[in-house]
Amino acid sequence: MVETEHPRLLLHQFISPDLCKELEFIHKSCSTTGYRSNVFSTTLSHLIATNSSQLIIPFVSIRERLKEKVEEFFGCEFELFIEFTGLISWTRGASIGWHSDDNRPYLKQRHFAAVCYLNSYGIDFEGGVFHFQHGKPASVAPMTGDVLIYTADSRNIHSVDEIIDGERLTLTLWFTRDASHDEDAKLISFLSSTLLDSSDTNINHLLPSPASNNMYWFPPDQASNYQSGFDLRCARIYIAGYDIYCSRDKGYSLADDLSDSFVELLNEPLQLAWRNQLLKKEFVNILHALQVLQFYYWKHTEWQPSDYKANNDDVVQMSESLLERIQNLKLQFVRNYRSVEAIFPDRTGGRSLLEQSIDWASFSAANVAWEAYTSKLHQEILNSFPEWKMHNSMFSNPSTES
Ligand SMILES: O=C(O)CCC(=O)C(=O)O
Ligand SMILES: [Fe+2]
Repeated sequence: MVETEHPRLLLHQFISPDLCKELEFIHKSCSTTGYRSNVFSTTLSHLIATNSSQLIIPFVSIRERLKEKVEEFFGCEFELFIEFTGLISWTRGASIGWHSDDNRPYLKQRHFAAVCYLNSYGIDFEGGVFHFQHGKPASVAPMTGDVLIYTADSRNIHSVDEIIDGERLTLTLWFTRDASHDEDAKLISFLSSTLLDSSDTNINHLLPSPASNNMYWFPPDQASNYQSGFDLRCARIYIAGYDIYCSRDKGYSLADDLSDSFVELLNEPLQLAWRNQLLKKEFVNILHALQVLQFYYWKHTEWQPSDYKANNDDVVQMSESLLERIQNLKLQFVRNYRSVEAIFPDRTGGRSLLEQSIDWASFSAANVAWEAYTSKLHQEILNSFPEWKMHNSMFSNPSTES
C-alpha cells in the first residue's frame, strides 16, 4: 500500500547497466550547457533538432516501463502522460536546496517524478546525495540503475547535496495527468517535419548537425562573446586526451580577437589528433567527431586491438607548425583550461588516458560500428514512426525492430 503522507518508491537495479552506458554515451556526445550553472542536459527535442532523431530509440522502452510503474504504484493506470524526458548531469558545484518539483506556476502540471540514476555515488562522483525533508527513506545515495519515484507535490520536499567531484548523471522524467502537456505529441509533430525526407539511410544523411554555438558554451555567456569559459564539446574531447585540428583554420592568432569566428570552425570539417599523430579521417563537424569518440569509449572494451590490423595509412605525423596551430585553436575553444579541469576532474586516479598509447585501428573500427549503430536505429525509428503517428504516442514494437 502506498504510504500517503510521503508517497514514494525506490527501485533497485530497474535499469540494466548496458542501457545506463548507452544513455551515458548519448549524453556525453549530445548534451548542451544546462538551465542552471554546472548542469548539462540532453532533451529528446534537442536530439531531433540536431539531426540525431535515431538516438530517441534507446529511450522508448524505458519511458514505457517507467510510466507503467508510476501508474501502477500510484493507482492511476492509463491516466498519465510523460511531460518531460531528459538526461541531466551535474558537475562540481551543482546542488539544489529544499523544493518540491511543482513549486513554480509553470510547473503545476507536474504530478509525479522518476529520477533514474545512471552512475554511482562514490565511484563516478562525490557528493550529490538526495535527501527527503520528511519520511523514509531520508537519504538516497545514487547507484547505477536505481530509480526514485515520488509525487511532485509538497509531500515530497527534497534536496540534493553539492557535487564535490565528478559528473553525476540521471535520466529524469516527469509525468502529468494533463494531456495538453503530453511530450509524445510534441515530439511526434517535430519528428513529422524532420523525418519526412529521411527515408534514405545513407550515413551522410544521418550525421549530427550542431545547434547554435552558444548552447555549448560554458558557462553560458550573457554577452554571448567568447572571452571566457569553454566549448563543452571540445572540452569533452580534450579531457579524453585528444586534440582538434580544423583544416579550414586560416591561422589567425589570439591577438586577432576573432573568437566568434573561431567557434564557427567547429561546424566545418575537422580531424582528431593525439600527441603528434593526426588521424586522416575527416569528421563533418565537432558533434560528429564527439559522437564517434564517445562511441569508442562506450564500446572499446569489446574490441581487441589484435582483431584489427594497424593501418599506417590512417595517420600522419604532424610538423611543429601544425602542432602549434592545434595549440592555438585549443586556446580559442577553451579560453582557460583550468576551468575545464575544475568541472571535469580526472577520476582515473592519475592513470590519465594521456599516458596510454593510442590504438587508431580500434578507433577506426569504432567509426564503422558507430555508422552501423546509427543506421540501425534510424531504420527502427522509420519503422516505428507510422504507428507512433497513428496513436500519437511513442511505444516499442518488437515487430518493427530490425
Ligand atoms: O537528481 C536528483 O536526484 C533530483 C534532482 C531534482 O530534485 C530536480 O531536478 O528537481
Ligand atoms: Fe526535484
